[in-house]
Amino acid sequence: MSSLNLDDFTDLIERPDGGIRRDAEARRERQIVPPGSLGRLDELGEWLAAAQSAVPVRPVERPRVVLFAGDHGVAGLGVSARAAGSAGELVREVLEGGRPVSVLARRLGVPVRIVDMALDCDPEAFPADVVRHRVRRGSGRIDIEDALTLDEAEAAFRAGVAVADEEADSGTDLVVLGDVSVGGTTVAGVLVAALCGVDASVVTGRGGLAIDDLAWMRKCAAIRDALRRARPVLGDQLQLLATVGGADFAAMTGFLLQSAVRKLPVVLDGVVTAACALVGQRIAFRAPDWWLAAHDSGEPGQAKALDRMALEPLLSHGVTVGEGTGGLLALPLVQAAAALAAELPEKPKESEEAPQAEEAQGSQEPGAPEAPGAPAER
Ligand SMILES: O=C(O)c1ccc[n+]([C@@H]2O[C@H](COP(=O)([O-])O)[C@@H](O)[C@H]2O)c1
Ligand SMILES: Cc1cc2nc[nH]c2cc1C
Repeated sequence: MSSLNLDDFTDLIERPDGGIRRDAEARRERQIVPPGSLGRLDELGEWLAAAQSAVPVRPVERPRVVLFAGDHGVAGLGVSARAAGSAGELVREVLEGGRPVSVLARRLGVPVRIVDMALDCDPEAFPADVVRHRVRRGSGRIDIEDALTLDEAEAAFRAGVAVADEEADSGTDLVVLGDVSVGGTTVAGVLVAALCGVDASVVTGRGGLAIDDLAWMRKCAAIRDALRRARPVLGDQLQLLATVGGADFAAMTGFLLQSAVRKLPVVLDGVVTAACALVGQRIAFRAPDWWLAAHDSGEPGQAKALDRMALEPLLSHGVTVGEGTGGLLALPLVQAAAALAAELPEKPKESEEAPQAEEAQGSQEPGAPEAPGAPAER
């Protein structure tokens, strides 16, 4: 296996096509309702057109939810309202169709793919395609030990790259990225605080099932301790993911970067995907152009990370369950934006010329030639 050079991503990732974006804006100006009157759907349609390199923008027809799953040793500290090592149960429920993301995905007709990177359960419990990429059973307790060895971090990152390639190769045209990770909001808080240079208290939220004040204090202390371990390795993102991340985080970072290489737009869900995106931005500064922040999940670390990437969440509806749920709720808006950009009719030529004729009239002597409505040219 050749050694992984993260710097390569800087060159491999291009910006979405600026010329196409201007074409999309120009097309939008010709449509029957004024640009801006569709609010954020206007910029959303133009962003998607640029990402696809297509005007008119194509409909999003083959979206997919991709969830990376893992347990985190730090959950054993009582920083999560879920039992340490219980992410596998959530994965089983997602697969059985009983989680919120399963319900919405069914309703929207979107397939859900789950990738087990480090669940702390018997791998036999799941289909082979779910566990294929697992690098270990649970990631380490990051307040006192590394989450992963450097080799494991590299294997996990490569798995994420491979999954992005599989999705791009199979014709997926948009990914909603999410996580199933008990203890994940603590890990995400560490990465965001480390990369933004803020204290633990700034990024410590209440997690998946809201924790009480005592648990919040334990979470804050765990983030503070892990931050001490993160600081010496801040300049090396793979080492950072090995030290205070986890296998699911390393995989999502690889997934996000390779999706940008492949020009596959990705909708981010909550604080975990935002933290991975932030690590990805450190590796390749153009990459966030390919990502859309679906919603504000309320975790303070998410807001901090999105702000750093200049990504503005589309929705704010208080969805904190994770698992891609908030991200999936943004999909109908993306599809609406694409449909409006492609299908709203253009203004008829006449009404396009009328304002010009009026302007010309105002600045000219009365009796100037060309009555309104007269053909300006032939
Ligand atoms: O999306 C978020 O920002 C978010 C906020 C709180 C919780 N979650 C989900 O809840 C799980 C982790 O919660 P916790 O409290 O164990 O760190 C994980 O599956 C996340 O996707 C997600
Ligand atoms: C308008 C817009 C700008 C962006 N920049 C990076 N991701 C983005 C997503 C959208 C939708």
